[in-house]
Amino acid sequence: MPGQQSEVTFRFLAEPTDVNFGGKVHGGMVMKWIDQAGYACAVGWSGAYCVTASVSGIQFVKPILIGDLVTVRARLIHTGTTSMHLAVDVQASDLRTGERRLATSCVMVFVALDRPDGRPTAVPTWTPRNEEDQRLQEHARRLMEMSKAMEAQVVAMPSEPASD
Ligand SMILES: CC(=O)SCCNC(=O)CCNC(=O)[C@H](O)C(C)(C)COP(=O)(O)OP(=O)(O)OC[C@H]1O[C@@H](n2cnc3c(N)ncnc32)[C@H](O)[C@@H]1OP(=O)(O)O
Repeated sequence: MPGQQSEVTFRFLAEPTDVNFGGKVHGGMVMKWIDQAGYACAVGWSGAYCVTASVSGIQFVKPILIGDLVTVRARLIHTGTTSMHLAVDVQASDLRTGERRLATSCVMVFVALDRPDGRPTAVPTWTPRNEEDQRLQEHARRLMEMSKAMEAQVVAMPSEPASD
């Protein structure tokens, strides 16, 4: 039901097909998992089809190895009118030792649409439930300001068409 579930967690094993030539899970695969968990969280909250609008501050802190138990958690930290800001983190656990480490984290913005090729549509408002939520919401607001400044810089960056 929209406006009820503000958090989604995926858990699975890192498989041999996920790794790069050095034997570690490649960044593109981790980004795919992040996008999927974020999408599930945003759709669950809004009850609408959602698109990824931005991914900020992605950090690959520690590698993920084949056989690690991967936990991807996406949680809502701010809602605008049609946008949902999510903190996403990826933890990897060595099942043999129980050692658990933060592998990747980022903040994503999803926008709800009234239909897959439609226009942005309003989402239920999320309200912080405790002090940690309030801190995360502040963080999301600050990131939003920084992203706007960065977006202007990226748009202003000179670029030449790629050569064939
Ligand atoms: C499921 C998938 O992975 S989809 C694949 C990847 N994603 C896409 O293809 C999305 C491509 N982008 C788009 O379609 C459009 O830019 C949209 C739908 C994200 C926004 O459309 P716009 O016409 O700019 O809408 P509008 O200006 O009304 O803004 C709507 C909301 O998006 C937010 N928004 C727009 N661009 C961005 C951005 N780059 N970063 C963060 N938020 C953004 C706005 O702040 C606004 O939020 P609010 O309603 O809470 O205030």
